[in-house]
Formats: sequence, structure tokens, C-alpha cells
Amino acid sequence: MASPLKVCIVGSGNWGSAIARIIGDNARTLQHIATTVKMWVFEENINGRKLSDIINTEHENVKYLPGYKLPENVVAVPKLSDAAMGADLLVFVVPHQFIRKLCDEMVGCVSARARGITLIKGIYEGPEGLRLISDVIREKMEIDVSVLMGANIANEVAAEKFCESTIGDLSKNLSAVLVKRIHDFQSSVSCIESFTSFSKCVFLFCLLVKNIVAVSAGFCDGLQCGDNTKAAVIRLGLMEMITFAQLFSKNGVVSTSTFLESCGVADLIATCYGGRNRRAAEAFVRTGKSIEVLEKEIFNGQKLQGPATSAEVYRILQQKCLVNRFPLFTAVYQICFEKRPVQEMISCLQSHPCDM
Ligand SMILES: NC(=O)c1ccc[n+]([C@@H]2O[C@H](COP(=O)([O-])OP(=O)(O)OC[C@H]3O[C@@H](n4cnc5c(N)ncnc54)[C@H](O)[C@@H]3O)[C@@H](O)[C@H]2O)c1
Ligand SMILES: O=P(O)(O)OC[C@H](O)CO
Repeated sequence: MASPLKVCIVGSGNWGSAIARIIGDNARTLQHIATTVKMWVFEENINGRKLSDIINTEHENVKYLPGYKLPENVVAVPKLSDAAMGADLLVFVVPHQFIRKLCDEMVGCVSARARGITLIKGIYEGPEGLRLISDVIREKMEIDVSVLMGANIANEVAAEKFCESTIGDLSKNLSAVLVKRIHDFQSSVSCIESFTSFSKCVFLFCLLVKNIVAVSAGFCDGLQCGDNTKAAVIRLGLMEMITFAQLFSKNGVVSTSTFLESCGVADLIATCYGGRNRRAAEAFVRTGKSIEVLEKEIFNGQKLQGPATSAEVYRILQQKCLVNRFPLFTAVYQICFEKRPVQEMISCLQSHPCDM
């Protein structure tokens, strides 16, 4: 029999800790997964104690997922190379701005037969233009990388409420590491649907900018516009996401069926109603404080991806003279970073071209 798969979770934030609960439970019950799951923790001092020590003694990530226990077989490891060494499956789940540096630190510790799966939302803007995070990891670490995306608000997953995800390009054996099995739940189910070989690039390019739309939805909530306006934001935002995918994905072909997966429209809706980006943008309107200040005040170390993604996308749209084709993305950037009045969000919706 092949030796059990060793899993390392690279990240231990809100989503990293929620997925660690699922992976840890699976590792205890599935024979093909090694029981001990290593979770890399960006070390922090919490009231005089190391976060990794707290996790390993109290089995709870008190900073990023308070109130939910982690399985005891999930072991917090503060040194990245120690966590990654010998892993067969690396689960990448850190805010996108840190991934390149972390990959650099891991090179040489990970065997060529290891596989990766990324749960990271966001896009990398490099000298050569916009890149998928999965491509960045693949190239830097020279391993195969799959993707898990979906309407997955971490606290709801941790609370074991029903949700779906989409996994691209991962074998059934490896997907099982991340799938919460239905019979584990009494009254609610978390179910992850797995399929392979869909047009990965297209869905990723569209999906990774959905957090910009969530910021726009939050602006509307802050302005108390109501659900009709928010529905317009979601519709127009989706149109821009599709156009973006058409322009920036490698083959430029968009399969509408991909947008109907959990990783498409479902994630967009979940984020526009329940996500952190939405909440921060609403507070931005109500308080007049900057996004940077609100991130610190409200989220206690958790990182927002939407405003940063809007800046990355705006720069590339400017370079390619495409700003006029993305009024909603552009308005979000300008309101967040150029002190444009938030009411411009509404005029942007009113004058948005129907035909993209
Ligand atoms: N939270 C969710 O509901 C959710 C759901 C689906 C996907 N995601 C995506 O998952 C990814 C990770 O998000 P999260 O919610 O787990 O993280 P988070 O925003 O909760 O936490 C921030 C993490 O970054 C770490 N960190 C801080 N400074 C660092 C540094 N200099 N270098 C490396 N790490 C540092 C912190 O220790 C912490 O673990 C993001 O791309 C996010 O969009 C999040
Ligand atoms: O809380 P947000 O805004 O980072 O969004 C969370 C997830 O992406 C929802 O699937």
C-alpha cells in the first residue's frame, strides 16, 4: 500500500483555519491521508504568547477563527520550510500579496512529486502583466497546482453550514482531502463538488476580480441604496468580470457554464452579501475612514483583497487603454484611492454601457 499523503496547509488565517478543520477531520478518518497535518503559521505574539503555541495547546486559532476548535492532529509550525518539508499536498491559503515571497522561501524544501492546490483569491500584477496565482506558484515551485474556489465564507464553513465549492484539476484521491463528507453533519451539510478539465484560466481571471464587485456592493449598502441597486451592481459587475476574462485569459474564450458553478456567480453573490470586502466598503461610506484604517480596526489582522485588486487591475487597464470599458472596476479604485465621492458609484451604474 502507498504511504499516506502528507498534507501541509500554507496559511492559517480565517479561511486557512476553517479549511484546517475539514482537512484535520479527514486526516483522522481517511486512511490514505497521514494523520498529522502541518499548518504553517505566520508567527505573532498574542498577549505575550506565540500564536503557534496557543494553537498547539488550545487547538484554536484565537486570532483568525475564534470560537472554533481545530482538530488536535493539526499542528501549527512557525517555520515555513519545516512545515513544507516532505509534504505530498500543499494547500496554499494566504492573502495573495504574500504568495511570491513564501514560494521563494519554500523552494528546495518541497519534492518535485508534491502537488499544490490554491484557495487564494486575487491576482498577481508583475512586470509581464496580470498573472494567475496558480501560475505563479507553479512556476516558482515547479509543481502541479490545482484550484479550489467557491462561495465559501470561512466562518460559515467553520459553522458547518451547507456550501459548495469547485475544484479544478485534482484527482479524486487528493480532492477527498478537502471535501467535507456529508454524513459528518446532523442537520446541515457541507458539500464540495469536484470536476476536472474546465476552462481554468477563464474562470480564474473572472473570479479573481470578484472582490472588486464586492467593494462596490458595500458602497451601495453604505449609501442605503437597497437590494435593487445591489442586484444591478452584481449584474454589471459580472458583465465586467466576463469582459475581463475574455480580454485577459490566454485563449479569450468564455464558457458560460463555468460562471454557473459555485466558483462563478455563487461566489459573487456570497461575497456581495456576506464578505469582508463588502463590510469594509459599507463602513468606508458610513465612517469616512480609509480602507487601510478600517482593515485594521474591524478585521484584527485579516486582509482585504478587493481594494488591492482594484488598484492592480486599474494599473493594467490604464496601460492597455481599457479604462473606459470597466466603469465599475474603475469607480471602485477611484473611490478607494483617489478620494472620489462614493456617490459616483451610483452615476457609474446609471451610465454603465449595457453592451460591453
Ligand atoms: N476568509 C474567507 O472567508 C475566505 C474565503 C475564501 C477564500 N478566501 C481567500 O483565502 C486567502 C487567505 O485568506 P484568509 O481569510 O485565510 O486570511 P486572513 O485575511 O484571515 O488572514 C491574514 C493572514 O495573513 C497572515 N500574514 C500577515 N502578515 C503576513 C506576512 N507578512 N507574510 C505572510 N503572512 C502574513 C496572517 O498571519 C494571517 O494568517 C485570500 O486570498 C482570501 O481571499 C478567504
Ligand atoms: O470575505 P471576503 O470578502 O474576503 O470574501 C470571502 C470569500 O471569497 C467568499 O467566497
